[in-house]
Amino acid sequence: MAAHYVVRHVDRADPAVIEALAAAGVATVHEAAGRVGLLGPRVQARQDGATIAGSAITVSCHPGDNLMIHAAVEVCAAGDVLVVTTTSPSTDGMFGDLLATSLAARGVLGLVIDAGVRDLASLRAMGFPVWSAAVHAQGTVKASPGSVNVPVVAAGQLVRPGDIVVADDDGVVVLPAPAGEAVAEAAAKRISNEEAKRATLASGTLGVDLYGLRPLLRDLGVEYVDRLPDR
Ligand SMILES: O=C([O-])CC(=O)C(=O)O
Ligand SMILES: [Mg+2]
Repeated sequence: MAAHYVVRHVDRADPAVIEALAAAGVATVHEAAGRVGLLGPRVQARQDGATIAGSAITVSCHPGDNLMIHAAVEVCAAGDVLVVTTTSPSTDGMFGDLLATSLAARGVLGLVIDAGVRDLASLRAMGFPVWSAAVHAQGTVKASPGSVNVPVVAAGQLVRPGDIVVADDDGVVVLPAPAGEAVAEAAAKRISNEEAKRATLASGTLGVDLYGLRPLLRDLGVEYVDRLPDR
């Protein structure tokens, strides 16, 4: 029989680094990290305007079974983000406002789940943000073993316990905790660089000029004409 574990200890990143990454947001963190770390786009924000960053508590569940989410609550600490996967694809609504209430009581910032959630109106009303692959009222059982705080793959992305998870309206990105500081520095540079670009673009300067793209377009054989030539 396969071994199943609930691992209690997680090495978490420096809260100041996590806070800096939250302020940068998903797109900037993903770019600053070298265009890595994104969960696939099926895991979407289920509310508007929530940004969180925290340490991953990972959960591997049997599809249609939320037993291990219940087991995970106890090992969560304030500032964590629960990341739930199933061992084969499932869209069942294995998480709702009762589990969210339990997690919120421990200071968990939000849920990332490569499966379904339900009770969406209540989750929104209570301000517990979720990123999920589906919204589906389908009920689940508590019957099968799984693991907490083992490496998992969520929407194509490896997530290890203690990874830094950043989630906002654009989706979810994860980073190994030791990479956090360097990525936060690179993100800060990108943010000030983008501020300058934003001001230039707002003044009407074109991207093709700002980025020097005219020679590239020419070299690629892109011709400017007033009308489409007869062929
Ligand atoms: O209880 C469940 O199975 C999931 C749910 O709806 C909740 O957490 O509120
Ligand atoms: Mg419910």
